[in-house]
Amino acid sequence: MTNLLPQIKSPADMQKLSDEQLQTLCHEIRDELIRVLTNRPAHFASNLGVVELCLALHLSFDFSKDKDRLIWDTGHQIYPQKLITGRYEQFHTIRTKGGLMGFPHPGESEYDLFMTGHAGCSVSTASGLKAGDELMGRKDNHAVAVIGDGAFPSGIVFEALNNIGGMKQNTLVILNDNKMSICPRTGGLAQYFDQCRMTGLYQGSKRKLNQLLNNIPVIGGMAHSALEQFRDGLKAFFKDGMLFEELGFRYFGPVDGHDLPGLRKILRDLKSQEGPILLHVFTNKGHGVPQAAEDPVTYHTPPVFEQVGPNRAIVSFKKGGAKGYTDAISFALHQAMQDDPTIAVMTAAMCQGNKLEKVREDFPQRFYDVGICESHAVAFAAGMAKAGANAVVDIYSTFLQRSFDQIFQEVCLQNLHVTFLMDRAGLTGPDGPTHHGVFDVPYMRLFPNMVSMAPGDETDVQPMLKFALKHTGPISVRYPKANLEKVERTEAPTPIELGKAEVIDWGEDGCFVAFGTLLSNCTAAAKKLKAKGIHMGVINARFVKPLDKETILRAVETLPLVVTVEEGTIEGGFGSAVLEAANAAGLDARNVVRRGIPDKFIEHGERNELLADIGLSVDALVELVLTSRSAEVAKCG
Ligand SMILES: Cc1ncc(C[n+]2csc(CCOP(=O)(O)OP(=O)(O)O)c2C)c(N)n1
Ligand SMILES: CC(=O)[C@@H](O)[C@H](O)COP(=O)(O)O
Ligand SMILES: [Mg+2]
Repeated sequence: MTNLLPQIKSPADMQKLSDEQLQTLCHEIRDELIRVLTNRPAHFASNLGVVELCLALHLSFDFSKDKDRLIWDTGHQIYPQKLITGRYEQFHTIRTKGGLMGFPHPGESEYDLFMTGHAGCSVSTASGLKAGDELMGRKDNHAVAVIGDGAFPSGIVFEALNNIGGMKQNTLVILNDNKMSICPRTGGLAQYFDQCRMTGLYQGSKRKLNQLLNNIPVIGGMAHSALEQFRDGLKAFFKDGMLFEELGFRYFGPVDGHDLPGLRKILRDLKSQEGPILLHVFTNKGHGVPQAAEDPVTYHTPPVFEQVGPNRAIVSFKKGGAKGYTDAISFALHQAMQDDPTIAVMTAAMCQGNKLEKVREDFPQRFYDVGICESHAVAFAAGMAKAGANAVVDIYSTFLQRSFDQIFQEVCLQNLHVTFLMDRAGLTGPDGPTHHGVFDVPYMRLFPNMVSMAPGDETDVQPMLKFALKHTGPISVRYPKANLEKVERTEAPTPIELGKAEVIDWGEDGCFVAFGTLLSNCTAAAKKLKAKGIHMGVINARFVKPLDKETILRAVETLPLVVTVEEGTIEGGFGSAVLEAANAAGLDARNVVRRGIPDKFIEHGERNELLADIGLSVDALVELVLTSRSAEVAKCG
């Protein structure tokens, strides 16, 4: 039964609550998070872990419009903030079309400053906000970035720390250390953070040391430098926080991130400190729900809960859906790795999402989880390729945007054989605009040497991966977060051949040319049109680069209507490639109609709902053909 939470319309309403009531509020927030998961998949364990931290921050600072600034890195742990900043009533709509977003959204609240979902930029934007506020005369504003230990290794975080340390800027960076990324965190920093975990005794002596250091009076230059040497020596001895101290930050902690009164006290103290500060906070991912705390990987975004028992025990999940393209690719990759010992696979902290657990288990020497460091992953893969390995980079389309320059310089310019598996290429559904993978076709087809493919259906997946692994230069395969489908063919599928499309059916009244798995919508639309006496053919393009000019331009030249269909931006996408080729060949391409993602950011919602909205459902494709034909008839008549 919720009591306090509905009364919290803004963080100011929490100020009057006692410690005990705040504790109750934390319970109510956790119950509300469970309620969401009984309806739909959502980010869960990360949100459970930051409840006390979120309350402590909003109780200690004023993050209302143009006051103090708070950025949650990535933004997947924003739910508690939504609940205490006037969005409780709408909370049940989260991650549904037209409802609240599962990430920060400035359109929803003044407390959400940036719409984010990609990791690593919080420290930079918090620092920029601080600099901007100072420039605009709001010198007393505080700037706070909360960043997880998974996001922390991102290169850009160190660019920001370097800059802030150099500027000696008043910025508070809170490292939310729960020992987890989505999967267990990896790398040297993870080991370093572990070193910072100490016994209570050690913490006690460290606290005394900090007090001592801060209380030593500084008299003149000599005394100051002696103090600094003393401080440096002791810090080196105690080790924790040294990395940050060297970068110009004062390191505080580690502190217990579930001790709300303790957090409030330290935040109040830190508020009056000058200069860059790093506060190291320990939290448990999944705190308050036993299974989530024990298995934070599954509970990062768990399936919908079917039954929840007493004490928040998750008794069962609702049955999962069918197999998806990710399953098919990872299965094919695992098979290929059995035959070819030179194949090595890179993931940027998405082992679970990429379904690479079996690869990690069976080929640990050839599996690299480099952390949330997509640019590094690509440059690293380039190095491996140069050394002769068969390097595979398996990254979500949207996150691969981080590697644009490495794809250009380290891979394409060197013409190295790196295979890019671009997962989640297309509309990713409830995650929304930060996660839709809709820009990769233009950026991949930009670079000389790159070969760019998309399977039309399940049948294409394994042969396409085989083809990619045997290729000798940069090559990419894009596929969506969608269930596997097989389109009906009257003849056996043609083998994958560089720059060759597959003609599934050659129409008389026009044809659909699909790049990617919307092929199934095209075949379904063609079937419906056939029932109306209209013969639309279907071509499975397979390649955008090199484009099968022979086949596709023949369609442009000879058919009254050619509809290009893709789950990527219309601007610069597959359809644009067709128009460019037609133009270069001197063809009249006014019969080409392009369907894809229009030039706007697409909101969150179920993939099929979103596809229908933008004219990519089966019915919308049928409608498009019918209207194009009647417009043509009207013109001729
Ligand atoms: C650039 C980028 N790469 C990958 C991801 C996918 N991702 C989202 S949350 C997450 C783990 C983040 O771990 P951490 O920052 O420690 O937060 P926690 O979930 O542990 O609270 C990952 C890998 C992302 N959002 N952005
Ligand atoms: C916050 C984040 O970036 C990930 O948790 C992402 O939402 C995962 O997406 P999938 O659920 O498609 O793996
Ligand atoms: Mg973490």
